[in-house]
Amino acid sequence: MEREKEMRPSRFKRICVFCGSSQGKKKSYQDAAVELGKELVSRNIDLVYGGGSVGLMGLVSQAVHDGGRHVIGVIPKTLMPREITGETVGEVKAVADMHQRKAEMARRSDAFIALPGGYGTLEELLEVITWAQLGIHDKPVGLLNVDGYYNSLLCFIDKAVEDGFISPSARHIIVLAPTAKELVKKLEDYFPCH
Ligand SMILES: CC(C)=CCNc1ncnc2c1ncn2[C@@H]1O[C@H](COP(=O)(O)O)[C@@H](O)[C@H]1O
Repeated sequence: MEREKEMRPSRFKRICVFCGSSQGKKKSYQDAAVELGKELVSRNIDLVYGGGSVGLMGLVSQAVHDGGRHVIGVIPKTLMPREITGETVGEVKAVADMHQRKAEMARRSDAFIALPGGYGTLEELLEVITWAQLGIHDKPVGLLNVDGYYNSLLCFIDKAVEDGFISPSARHIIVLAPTAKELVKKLEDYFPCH
């Protein structure tokens, strides 16, 4: 019983994490990546990510791998040289290009989480939100708003709702929380209603 409680079984087998290939300047971003990795481990969830050991991507994958869960990194052949993305822990799935990578990451996961990141992270996040909006998938999409990093993006999205470019129901596709623990809990409870 005690052991079961400790394991906190999840409805998700694998979660895809999008995050910076840089570490970011605040320690809170790096801590959040490690925290998220540990939270996945505590719920027996495996990781799907973009591969490599650079930036927050390296921190989250190392934490999941260290916790004994399966990690799969999906890397386009052009990014495979170690000097570009570093060493991938766990399994490596080589794909032809960035488009195939995103399709493969999405296909293999039951939910998505974005940590702080740059263009790549934003692009991956917005794509899975768009796909949810179009009904291409019904997997939950979580945004880990560490230290308010995404506040200005969220303001912009509210503006788009206000001005009639995003429907209020589609606004709710994004599941939002400031910590990994709260976010994964919310994703567990989430059912698509848009
Ligand atoms: C030459 C160079 C900048 C290499 C960076 N190396 C990378 N290695 C692995 N995945 C990446 C890389 N750059 C972007 N990505 C993809 O885009 C996201 C990170 O991009 P960004 O740092 O937020 O914008 C990741 O989730 C990943 O799937």
